[in-house]
Amino acid sequence: MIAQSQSGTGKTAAFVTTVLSRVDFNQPSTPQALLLAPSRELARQIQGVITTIGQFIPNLGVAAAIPGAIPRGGAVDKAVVVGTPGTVMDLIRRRQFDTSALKVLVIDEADNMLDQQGLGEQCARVKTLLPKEIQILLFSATFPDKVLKYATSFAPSANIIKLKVQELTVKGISQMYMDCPGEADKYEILCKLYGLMNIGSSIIFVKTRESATRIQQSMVRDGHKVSVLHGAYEGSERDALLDDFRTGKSKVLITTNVLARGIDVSTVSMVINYDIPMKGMGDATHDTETYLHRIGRTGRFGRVGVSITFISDKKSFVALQAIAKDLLIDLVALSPEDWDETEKQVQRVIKSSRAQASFVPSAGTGGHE
Ligand SMILES: Nc1ncnc2c1ncn2[C@@H]1O[C@H](COP(=O)(O)OP(=O)(O)OP(=O)(O)O)[C@@H](O)[C@H]1O
Repeated sequence: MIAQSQSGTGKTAAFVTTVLSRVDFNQPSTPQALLLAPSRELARQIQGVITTIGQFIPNLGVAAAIPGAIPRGGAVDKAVVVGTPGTVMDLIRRRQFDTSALKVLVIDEADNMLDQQGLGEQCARVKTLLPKEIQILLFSATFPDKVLKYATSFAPSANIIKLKVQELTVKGISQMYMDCPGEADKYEILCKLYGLMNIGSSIIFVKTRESATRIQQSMVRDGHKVSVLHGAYEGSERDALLDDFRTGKSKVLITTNVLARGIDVSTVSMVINYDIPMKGMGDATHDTETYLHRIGRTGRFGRVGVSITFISDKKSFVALQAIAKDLLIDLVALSPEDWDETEKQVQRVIKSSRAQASFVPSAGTGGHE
């Protein structure tokens, strides 16, 4: 199956219930289902959902195949395995993970997992080491045409559930942009935004690890309480940072694309694209998919949220226009010159109730093609 549904609409529960229905729990130490995700954070999150949904299943064991979780020489001896492709690959190669009894392969964020260099190769290689008759489930909120074509050869004769372009955006997320005079003004505008407003939890996306750390350090120096998470941190540190954010111990998280996809923290009411997402050699083109996944960290399962994308020059302005065109949307303009109005616009959304979101997922609002 290849399945597409908007961010925050509950794809995890859909594939987890499928997985759990396929596993024979009389063989609790034989790996029977493998779920792949692009980041350790998402793999851990999915592991948590499996444990929650399967809490009444006796003998349910879920192994996390992420860096550092399974010691060298140790066997993967749980019925359900969820991990990142590189680590899964290593475990299979070192004969710690016997894949011969696997019945289901789930790839979450499948367009990213199959397309991206590195990840795509690893997923393809993992597949060659699995039983030929394995059932394949590919899930994502986005499936660009090019990847969908490849996905259909990765999962031949799959049932396909696909969204129309105009259904891609979640209506509960109010999409805005801030027209900053220049790159150098972005930091001050960011601080002003946080200084003025009382926002629940929020995520700030930047382009590089270095700028994430730099902005975090400056904000802390300027009296804001902000955490930073990116790929340069050790696994256990990353786990602790995200756990603190989930529990509300920290409320502002600066990060890179590593957390753009899948992460589900229902209290996030604002997402800031400090740097607009770009892709390709030298960041030549706008990245509509990443934009959609980033803003989808708010407005989860019928909640409301705000996304604010900073633009500061012609390139970022053109990129945002192109994203808006791809998604057939209009964005609300915010001005750094009129903070009263900006505050009003943002607070109006954040303070509005869940019921006011015009997209509330339910059995009847599939909106699929
Ligand atoms: N039937 C349900 N009733 C209430 N809440 C639900 C239901 N199904 C899922 N949820 C909640 O909805 C939230 C979003 O689910 P999930 O993380 O699976 O979204 P997703 O579709 O995978 O999004 P993304 O594309 O961003 O990964 C989760 O907090 C989950 O617990």
